[in-house]
Amino acid sequence: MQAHDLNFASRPFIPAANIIFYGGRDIGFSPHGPYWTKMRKIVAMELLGARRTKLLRPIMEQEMAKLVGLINTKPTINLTEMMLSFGNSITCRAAFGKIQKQEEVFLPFIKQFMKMLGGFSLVDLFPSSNLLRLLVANAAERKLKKVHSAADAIMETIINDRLAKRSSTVAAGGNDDEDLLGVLLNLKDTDDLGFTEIKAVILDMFLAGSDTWTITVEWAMSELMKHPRVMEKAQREVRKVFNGKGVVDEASIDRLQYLQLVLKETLRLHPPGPLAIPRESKETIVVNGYKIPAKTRVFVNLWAINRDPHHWAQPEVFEPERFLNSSVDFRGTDFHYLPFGAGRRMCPGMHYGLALAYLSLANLIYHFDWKLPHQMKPEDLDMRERFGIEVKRQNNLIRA
Ligand code: HEM
Repeated sequence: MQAHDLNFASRPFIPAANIIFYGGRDIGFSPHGPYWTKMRKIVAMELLGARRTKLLRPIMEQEMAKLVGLINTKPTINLTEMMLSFGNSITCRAAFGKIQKQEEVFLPFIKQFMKMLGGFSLVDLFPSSNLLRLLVANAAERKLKKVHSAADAIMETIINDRLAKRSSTVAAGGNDDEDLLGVLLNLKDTDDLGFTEIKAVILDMFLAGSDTWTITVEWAMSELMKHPRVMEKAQREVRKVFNGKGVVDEASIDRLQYLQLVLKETLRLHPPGPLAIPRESKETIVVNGYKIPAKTRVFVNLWAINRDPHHWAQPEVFEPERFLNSSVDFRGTDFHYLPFGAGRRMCPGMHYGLALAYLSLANLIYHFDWKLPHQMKPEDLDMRERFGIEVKRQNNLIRA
């Protein structure tokens, strides 16, 4: 990823992704080239940059207050489900500004796409088998196309509604730039973006931008409950920093230094995308004595890299202090710690995802005390993982 990044900067053809993202018109699955360069620049500058993350702060805080209120009123909560819907609400508001009926109907499609994208396809393993394609792929493809066409119709309605309202906003001297859809429509004329590209990018934001950080918060909560010493230390810090305020807001979040270590260690042990997004080699190349032909699909095992015993002492142990006074960071330059990947295709949503994860985690431990059920030992907490494009907990985290 350091020496050969350019040769591996492309993505392979993945049938499911090809259908979902309108034939590679998004950022995550489009091949390396001028189109990807243009779209990546738009996303990094206009949609996920520091300025936009700042503009999204009120949304994050309002949704967080709702979540805290919900946990307060319910005797039993399924934290996994709750975080998932919290993440989707934030993405929905960031993308469309509001959550109304059609936005609500749109969300279950995202769940289905994620499942279809993450499933191992026999056809991908045996690409030359026409029989397999006939038996397996065609049925799956038909199903996915049906789901995609329904999701597409909803996005069309959302866009058309916005276009109708936009003319009056603009006529009244306003700027329609408060959410991602508004920003993309503003770029439509100057950057030559079509509606297909806008829809593909919005899907990217939903598929890459919700589950990733909510899964991270869930794993962090699991590790904190498994390690009461760490929980106590993190909780003491957050309560000290925010005690005068009564709420956790973005303004002082940077002062939570121990919580930053907790998040770093969580991302080391539980990178939400353990195999990143597959890459493809452009030219034949020899790496460490292995010949990798052109157009080979390559997976980078971030999960294994983050636990490599050559670089990490007691790699399986959750120990946030290992990052104390250490310069090791997730910015893609320390090649033994890569939760966000590295190089040209590295995650452009890192700052946005981290801001949301910090805020959520700080709120959850500031407002509530979390303990294991009576008589349950920390070592008995189920930490098994569920296979998919993202690695979630196998069983939901429930507070009874
Ligand atoms: C904890 C949070 C997150 C983690 C750990 C994470 C991790 C990753 C990883 C490992 C990749 C693949 C990088 C590679 O191929 O080397 C990736 C790509 C990507 N991520 Fe994230 N991500 C997170 C949050 C987000 C958010 C919040 C967004 C958007 C709202 C986002 C958007 C993307 C996009 C668009 C790509 C594809 C980039 C490209 O192909 O050029 N991610 N992410």
